Amino acid sequence: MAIVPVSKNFPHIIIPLPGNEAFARDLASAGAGEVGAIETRNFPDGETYVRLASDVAGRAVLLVSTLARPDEGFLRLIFLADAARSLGAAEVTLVAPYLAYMRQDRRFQPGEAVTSRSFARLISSSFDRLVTVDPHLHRYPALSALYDIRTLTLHAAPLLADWIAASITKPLVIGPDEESEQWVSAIAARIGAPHAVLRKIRHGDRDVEVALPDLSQWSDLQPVLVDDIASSGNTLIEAARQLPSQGFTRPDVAVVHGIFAGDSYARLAPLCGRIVSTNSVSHASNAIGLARLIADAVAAADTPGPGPIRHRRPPEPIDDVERAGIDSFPASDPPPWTGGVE
Ligand SMILES: O=P(O)(O)OC[C@H]1O[C@H](OP(=O)(O)OP(=O)(O)O)[C@H](O)[C@@H]1O
Repeated sequence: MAIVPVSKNFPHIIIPLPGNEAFARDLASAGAGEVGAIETRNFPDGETYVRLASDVAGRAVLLVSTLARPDEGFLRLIFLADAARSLGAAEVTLVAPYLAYMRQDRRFQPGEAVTSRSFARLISSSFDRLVTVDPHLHRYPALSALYDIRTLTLHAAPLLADWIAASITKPLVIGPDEESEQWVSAIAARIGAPHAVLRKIRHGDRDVEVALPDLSQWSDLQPVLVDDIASSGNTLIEAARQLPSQGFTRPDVAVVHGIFAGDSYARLAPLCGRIVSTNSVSHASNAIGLARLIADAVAAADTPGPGPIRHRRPPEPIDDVERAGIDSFPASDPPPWTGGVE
């Protein structure tokens, strides 16, 4: 089967992993580049076959793959990144609107794997750059503490704030735990609303306890729970269960990453008004698009400098790919994306 030639006039070629086609089209519509294609299937023994069906030689590639349920497609992702590099891509960027493995960021029990570090090491070995939105940075100050490639960390709080301002007349912005203070305070300031933060104690993967401070002064306002991730949903469920005890109506919910594992959405919905999420993870609650945010940030960060595109490390010489004109990216040379928009 022929490789499809692509125009050299677009800045990037955007290649979606399976399930990310709509997001890739949105990125293209937002001006990030043009969409390319892959072919992938499983061999009878379960191993993964991948083929880049677009010509990536000399191109800056954006591989688009949200990383909810990351274990299912991880090898495919790595194989594609390595294939793009070996086929002469000038640069390979992972666009992961949701970044996985950010929560096991330390050894909570003796013997546990610190998967945040391991995952970062694996991604860093195959990609030149990483673009993501609101990674769950709890005990790390920035992605650069984990990833040794260039990273661009974007924030959805302004988009959530704009949705709240457009949809709720008198909102009270509520975060379910101290960690959410950063988002709820930014959102509340942007829309001129009050905010409050609850107290959460996590007992296990699915076992959380949420306590309310005295919020009765705001009981005439419409509560809107804001969080970065809804996974088991139990944080939001516990928060939503508590609010009526202080005279509140059912809360609305706005989350960045709506994973909503298992039956969590069905358990949460009866306790809430509207539930919205960004499209970092494809879900029925998606109401806030991230493609424009990502496309604009990539364009801004890609301000071209003189000379050829520089790699963090030289691509490996595989096959018959010509590599003339591509130089290496010395570790001492500050890369243009360092720190990004952390
Ligand atoms: O839907 P759930 O399964 O309740 O998970 C979502 C919650 O978990 C995360 O915080 P977490 O309690 O894990 O805090 P930490 O990892 O930053 O300690 C996240 O910020 C949400 O509040």
